[in-house]
Amino acid sequence: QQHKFWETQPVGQFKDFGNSSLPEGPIEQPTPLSEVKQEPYNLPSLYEWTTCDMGSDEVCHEVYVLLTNNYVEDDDNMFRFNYSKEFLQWALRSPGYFSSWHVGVRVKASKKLVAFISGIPVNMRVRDQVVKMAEVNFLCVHKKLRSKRLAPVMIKEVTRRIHLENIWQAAYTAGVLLPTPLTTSQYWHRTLNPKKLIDVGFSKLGDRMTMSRAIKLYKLPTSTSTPGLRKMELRDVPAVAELLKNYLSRFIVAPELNNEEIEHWLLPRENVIDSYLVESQVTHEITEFFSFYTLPSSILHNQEHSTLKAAYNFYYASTNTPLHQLMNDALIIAKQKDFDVFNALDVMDNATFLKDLKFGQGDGQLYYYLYNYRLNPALKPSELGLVLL
Ligand SMILES: COc1cccc(CC(=N)NC(=O)c2cccnc2OC2CCNCC2)c1
Repeated sequence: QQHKFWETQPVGQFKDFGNSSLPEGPIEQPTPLSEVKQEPYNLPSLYEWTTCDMGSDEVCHEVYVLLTNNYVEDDDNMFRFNYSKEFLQWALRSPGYFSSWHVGVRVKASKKLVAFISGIPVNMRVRDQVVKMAEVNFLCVHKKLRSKRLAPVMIKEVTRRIHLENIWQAAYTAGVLLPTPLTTSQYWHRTLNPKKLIDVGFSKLGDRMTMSRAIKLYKLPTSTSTPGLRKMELRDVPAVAELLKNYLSRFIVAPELNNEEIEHWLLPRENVIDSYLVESQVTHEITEFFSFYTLPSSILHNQEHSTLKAAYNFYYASTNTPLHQLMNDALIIAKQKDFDVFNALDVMDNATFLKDLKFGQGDGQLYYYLYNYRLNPALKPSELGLVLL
């Protein structure tokens, strides 16, 4: 009964675990476009499909409200992701996006938006193959419609619309184990505001740790340490694109981002994405950069605080400065910007600095998945160069 849906999908199946005789690559071949189902899947009669135009402030607000009230919570149901409208427009309207991949479900009678799922196109390198994929994200069903088996039909419908654009693979993450992870990453948190994190129950004081000791332990310098560190600007796009391309080439799976995509994903946007780089003061060449995105969480049961201001490590590359020094500057900047916590997964080269920089391991895993692409064996997180929003 478990994974009833996923056993019908072209994904690595648990029964095939360890079967290294299965060929690496697409599990199913593409279907001729004329044979792709032309009409949407059936929904229960009270509901109808809608395409969400994220360029419309009104529709974007409806998606924002649905996610704010019904999207992912932590395991103890104390926090819920609270993506902002500006963040959702940034996340969903990336270069080459398809509005048809922004799929919603409305109640026919009231037109209320009660479910959502999205995809954006990405060129993903898997070993030496570059594969056009969709990154699927923001699957959300209203709390009142859970266990009506809506999620499988949402996934089938966005898959159908992705197939219509002649794309046959996808990448996605989940906090739950499904058939079959590309990699299993651990999440880590670096405390920036110990008092607030303890007050809201995000962190606990260890038995030998007083509040004043915690404040001292996590204290950071008020200014950064790397000479030549500055905010990224439009003129830096080609250099950052080259830096990231070279850095990501060391991972087995990583996106290939052209200049237009680098501009979209890394140019700073207030309360959405922050990017900094190091320009050598002698040669003026750009030798490293880092970035983090802004994803607040609603605090569900606390009188004093309603929002947790969290920064999430995004893409980076270093050639000259030690990574722990670069990332310590990222922490200092996040603290200057009044973030309460800095989150990271143990993907890319993050494991080399997490402990040094006083990150604590979170109590959960984030599983990465590929749709219709087999990779034997699963990757170590340090072999993955992919960060999803
Ligand atoms: C603190 O507020 C939370 C609100 C909801 C869920 C979680 C736990 C959690 N599931 N965290 C992560 O998935 C996570 C932890 C560290 C870094 N990135 C992460 O997820 C990113 C990437 C996947 N999509 C969500 C954001 C925490």
